[in-house]
Amino acid sequence: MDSIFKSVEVMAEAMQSYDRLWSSQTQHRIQSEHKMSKSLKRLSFEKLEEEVSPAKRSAKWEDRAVESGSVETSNRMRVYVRVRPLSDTEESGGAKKSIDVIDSQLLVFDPIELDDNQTTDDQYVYHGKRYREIGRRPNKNLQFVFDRVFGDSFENIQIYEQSTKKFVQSLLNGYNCAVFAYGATGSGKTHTMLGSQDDPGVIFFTTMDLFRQIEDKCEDEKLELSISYFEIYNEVVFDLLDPTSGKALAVREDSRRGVVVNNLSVHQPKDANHLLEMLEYGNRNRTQHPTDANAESSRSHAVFQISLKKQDYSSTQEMSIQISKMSLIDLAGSERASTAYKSIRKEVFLHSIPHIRSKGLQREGGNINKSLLALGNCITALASSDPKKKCSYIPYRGSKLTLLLRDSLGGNCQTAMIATVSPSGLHYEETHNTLVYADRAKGIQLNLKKNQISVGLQPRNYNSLMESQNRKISDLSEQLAQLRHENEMLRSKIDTVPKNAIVASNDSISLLNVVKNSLDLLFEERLGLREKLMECESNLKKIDLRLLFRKYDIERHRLMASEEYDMSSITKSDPLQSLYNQKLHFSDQKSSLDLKVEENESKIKRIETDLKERTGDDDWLINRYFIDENMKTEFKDKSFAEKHSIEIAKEILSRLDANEELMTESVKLNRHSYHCLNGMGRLSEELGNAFTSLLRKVEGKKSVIWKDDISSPVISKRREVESLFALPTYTALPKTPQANTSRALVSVHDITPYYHNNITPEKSTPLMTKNMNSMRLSLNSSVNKSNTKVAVVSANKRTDSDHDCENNPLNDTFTIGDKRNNAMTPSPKSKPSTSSNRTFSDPRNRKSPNNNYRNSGQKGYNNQYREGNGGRSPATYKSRSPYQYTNNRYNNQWNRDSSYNSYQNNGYNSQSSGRQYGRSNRSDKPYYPRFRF
Ligand SMILES: Nc1ncnc2c1ncn2[C@@H]1O[C@H](COP(=O)(O)OP(=O)(O)OP(=O)(O)O)[C@@H](O)[C@H]1O
Repeated sequence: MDSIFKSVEVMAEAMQSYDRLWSSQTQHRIQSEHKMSKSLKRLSFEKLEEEVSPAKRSAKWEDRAVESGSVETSNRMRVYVRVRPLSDTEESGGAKKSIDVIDSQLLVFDPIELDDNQTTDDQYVYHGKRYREIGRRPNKNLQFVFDRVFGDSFENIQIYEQSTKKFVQSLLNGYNCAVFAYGATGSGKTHTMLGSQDDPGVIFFTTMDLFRQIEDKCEDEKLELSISYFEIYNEVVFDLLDPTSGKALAVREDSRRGVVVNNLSVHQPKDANHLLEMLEYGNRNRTQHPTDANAESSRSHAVFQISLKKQDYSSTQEMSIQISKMSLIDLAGSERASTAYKSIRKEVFLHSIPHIRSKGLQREGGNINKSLLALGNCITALASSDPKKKCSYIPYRGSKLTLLLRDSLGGNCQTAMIATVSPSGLHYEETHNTLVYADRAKGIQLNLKKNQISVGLQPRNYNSLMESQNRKISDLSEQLAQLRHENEMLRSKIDTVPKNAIVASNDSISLLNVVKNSLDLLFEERLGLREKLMECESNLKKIDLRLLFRKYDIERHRLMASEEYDMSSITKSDPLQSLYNQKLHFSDQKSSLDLKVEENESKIKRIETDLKERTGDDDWLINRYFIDENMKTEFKDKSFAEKHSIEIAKEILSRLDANEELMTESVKLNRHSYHCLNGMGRLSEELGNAFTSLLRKVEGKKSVIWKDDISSPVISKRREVESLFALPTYTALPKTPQANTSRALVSVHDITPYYHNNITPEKSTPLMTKNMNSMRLSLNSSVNKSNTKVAVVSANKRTDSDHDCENNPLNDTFTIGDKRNNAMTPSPKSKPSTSSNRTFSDPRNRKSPNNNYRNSGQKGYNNQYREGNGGRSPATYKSRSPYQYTNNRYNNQWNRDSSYNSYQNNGYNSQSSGRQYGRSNRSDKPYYPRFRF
């Protein structure tokens, strides 16, 4: 029985909860149906969908596009509406709400409210029929769609994130931007733009964001930020950051910079806090008076401007400068003078405030209205004008405000308007006017373009660039000194460990792995650094090539125009100037990379020396490891050198094309002149001979040039060009240690005491041990196969032209032995072993590809550069490798090695591609690709 009672109780409980659920659901459904029907009736959605949806859809699409980054900028003015919460006075006044925010883009002004009889405010029911109340204003029930509607629950930070944040990135990308708050007095413009200490506004968040982005900028960029802050009060411009002058500033139109305020103070804040202090200071200087609607009403239009200058050095072609400006504007209240000054007039009357003051206040209101009316006129004209027709007249000159906002409104500026409104019916007219204004502004089309110019640096800017570079260098030097100190400390620790403390133990392999890991990291770093360095060198070579071409152009110009090229007339757009600047930039970059490479090499060298001190010089495994790593480096360097050669060749080929065109034109002109003169019988014998010689050359007849005739312009020109193929870093490869193949057994020494002190053992893992063992096994097997002999090759260099002239069948000129049989310059064929003597003893031959750059720094263009650089050498191309050895030796040594053979099989044969882009196997000099010059 008990169990039956219990189950009945449970059933009853279940039924009760089911009932409760059902009734709450029904209630909920009834409520939502009621709400639905109410809002459906109120909004007459069918019509609304027809009218509003296309605009809404397009606005949404644009939002999505901007978010996804597919559209960088919108060419339409963005309009946002912010509805502030009711103030205490408005709430206690009990006036009806004039705004209903429907969703994030739609609001209804003066909505129709239905009462219980389902009639609107202006209707009444009589005998079951609806009648309009005569004398009652019908509800406007106007629907407005904007880019975003912010209801009264939105905070300033949210407004910033959804309206202005994207402009910060645009500013950094070189676009002008403007955000202005428009609305009736007391509607929340100042609250939105400036905010307060506890609730900062859009300007605060913008500046903070901007500084954050500036801090994150990359190394190749230089950003300069400056600000100014002014107000337009009574049609007069005052500097808010320099109020002591008390001067009214003139507004002037500049053909280059647009509309500018004369003598406006410009400040460069140190950091975000400094900037905010300035902003606060400016705000304190702003003109404010109490009005009916706002106890702290701003009676002026305040314009806060941030200018950003961005210099980008990342391109090898040219330096780009972007100058962009962001204006954040808090307009004065847009209201009727009668509304704002009602109580002030009363005060004037009661307290006998001097007549002149009351006049001043009236004039203030009049001027605010004048400028806002002018703004309205501009908005109307812009919204109705066709952006494609440039001639439509916009009355910007109607007021100072519109003149200053000219760029922001219809020009090259991304602009957003934040229209602020009060939801209270007390401000019915002002709110309606604001919404109509804002709605019109939506139609304004903007004309956006990036404010970027590509220029070279002016000499006067060298100082600032030098300063920043010097700062970087001193930072790096400090870091270097610190690292050196740390190294010294570590070394002293190492030295305390007895060298004979090496005893075999189980830990040895894993510890060796730890060392290997550190070395792996260092070698990886070396690969990256060398690549960067070679890229830098490659850029410098390309610049040298362009400078050389430019030199030829200038020479041609001199020959053609019979006048000297005026170097003093070089402008910033002259390619020569731009090339110098790039050279300066890359030279500095190279110096800092040189230091890093040197540091990395010395670290590797130190570990290598320490290891060898403890394991002996002939430890095959360790030697082998270093050889492999060096080989990897060389392989990568080789690939880069090849890429560089191709790029240089491309530049030369494009020059060749241009020369070809020029030649054809010249030949035509010569022929014409020759026939004219000949026809007239005025051809002199000298001219006739010159023409015949030219004809021979055109026909391709070859003339003889002695190969050691270094005074020959053909040889010297060729050398100049050839030297650009070689990269200094590539030609000074690190030394690969020799593998001792005579040792059959691989011994692993215990280095426990030393490494226990210095490296954390946790880093070693069984996997690493396994790797090390497998590496050892594979190397062992390759040792058995190989029979390495080290070939000793002279480290001395031959001159570049020797080899090239002997082998290049495409040359226009033949190079024949030593014309004068000079003892200092013997033929390499007859005396190969002394070729080095010739190279180093003959002063004419000292200009090898590697020191070519350094030598050329003594005169000509480089002299100019040195002057600009304060006499500093542009780049010290001396080899920084701690191991001085020759590449050829390396090749010979590894030619027989099995793993090197695999490279050969993959098409990197030292005889084929190695000879093409790297070095010849026969001598130590670089071998260059053959091209017709
Ligand atoms: N979104 C909001 N949330 C809370 N308070 C607000 C908001 N907007 C405005 N207020 C308050 O309303 C009052 C008037 O605002 P504010 O001074 O920003 O108006 P305004 O449009 O700048 O007026 P004026 O043109 O006269 O300078 C201030 O006390 C402000 O704190």
